[in-house]
Amino acid sequence: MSIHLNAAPGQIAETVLLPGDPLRAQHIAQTFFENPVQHNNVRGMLGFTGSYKGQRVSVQGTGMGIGSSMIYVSELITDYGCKNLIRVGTAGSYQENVHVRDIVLAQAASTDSNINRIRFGEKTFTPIADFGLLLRAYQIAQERGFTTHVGNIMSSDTFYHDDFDQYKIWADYGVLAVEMEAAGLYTLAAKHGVRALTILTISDHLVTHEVTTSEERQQTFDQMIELALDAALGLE
Ligand SMILES: O=P(O)(O)O[C@H]1O[C@H](CO)[C@@H](O)[C@H]1O
Ligand SMILES: O=c1cc[nH]c(=O)[nH]1
Repeated sequence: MSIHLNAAPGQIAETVLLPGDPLRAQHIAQTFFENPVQHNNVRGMLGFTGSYKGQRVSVQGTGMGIGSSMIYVSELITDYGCKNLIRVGTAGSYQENVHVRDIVLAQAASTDSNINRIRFGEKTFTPIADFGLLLRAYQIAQERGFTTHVGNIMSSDTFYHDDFDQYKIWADYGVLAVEMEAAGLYTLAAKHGVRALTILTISDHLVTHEVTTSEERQQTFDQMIELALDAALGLE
């Protein structure tokens, strides 16, 4: 047990998928896991452990934002020994050529959060993905014909900005899309020497204002989950 997870010691697998939404965690477990068992219900932040193609795997909701997600990621690593952490989430596109339903593999995560100012002061730490996991996910996505973009993303502390157009400074520097957790995940993974990757499905578009329907989000989201699960197969 940890402060925010009531799983028994050893009940969570070394590989954990991390959606923001706890109900998506339930959907993932019910759809993809064999013999799923709920390992957490504290605060309704559902988590499940089962197996996928013979390998033990868990899924844990993290809530929205760096603050909430870092609580779960910290406890998964330090209290449960988790070693392969794969965020699976939605994102808003910053670039015309990154379309809704496309997949983004977050090679690095820029942020407007203070998390690394607290750690590093005025120096700049760059939160990056595990290269091995990134490469596996990219190769599988290519084999499956998914439209996939690899690059820098933005982990924002704010969903509703006073100035909508503030995103353009990031877009001008090639940042692909915005979400709200990856920079915290990558920072903790670096600190503890574990693997982390963020895989995103574009759910809406800041340039064209296109949005996906809930049915489309479900279908493309499921493709991303299978990609994440297959990328983690065989990892120690
Ligand atoms: O779909 P999830 O994983 O929740 O991710 C995105 O969606 C939420 C905002 O709507 C934020 O958590 C953002 O990162
Ligand atoms: O954080 C997020 C997630 C999806 N879409 C956005 O615009 N922002």
